[in-house]
Amino acid sequence: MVDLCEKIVKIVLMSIGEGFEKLFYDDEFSKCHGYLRINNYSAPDHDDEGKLEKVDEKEEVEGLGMHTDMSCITILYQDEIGGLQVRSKEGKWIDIKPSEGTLVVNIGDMLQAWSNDKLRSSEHRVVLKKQPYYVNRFSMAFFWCFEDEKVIVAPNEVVGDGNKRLYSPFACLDYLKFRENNQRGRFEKVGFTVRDFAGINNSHL
Ligand SMILES: O=C(O)CCC(=O)C(=O)O
Ligand SMILES: [Fe+2]
Repeated sequence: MVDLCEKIVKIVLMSIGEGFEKLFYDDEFSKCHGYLRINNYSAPDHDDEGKLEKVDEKEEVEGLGMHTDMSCITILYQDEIGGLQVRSKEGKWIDIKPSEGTLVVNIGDMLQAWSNDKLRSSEHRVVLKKQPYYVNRFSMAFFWCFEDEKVIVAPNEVVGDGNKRLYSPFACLDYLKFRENNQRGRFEKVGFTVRDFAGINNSHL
């Protein structure tokens, strides 16, 4: 996983500037660390015997509310039940269908801030469709993050001549605390992204 994250971060850096992976990887990303979270979603609205109370398979229940990940990147595995959705720039929800042998990669908030919004932290959620039988949904997310004490400052080369630096330098831990304090339940509330933390409005995204 660590090797995979390193490779993906380097490719992402290449995508925002020629030679950026050579210029920035060692200095900025070599102290990144990862952690794995296993998510277990119970099936919506089944009775004690596991039967669906009212069968309406079209009905959807939010399993995990819209949020952004606090990582640089996240590598995600979802099982065959599906339900992951990503929000487009226009605000449309797009199904990310499970496909055997594939993983999903999300850009997270830390890389959004570091790249001065050249990279966009994906807004995503999980919706569970009611099934006629009881079945749990599993997913595994590996979050690849800057070290807590790192102060994120978008480098001049990344910001580019004539562009404004959008984020004042901030320590990762301060952002993590900001999100923790605002979490009700888990990620149920959207709006608590790195742009809110920095006091930037979202109109241009
Ligand atoms: O369960 C999923 O597919 C998504 C999980 C997720 O977004 C997260 O753990 O941050
Ligand atoms: Fe997530």
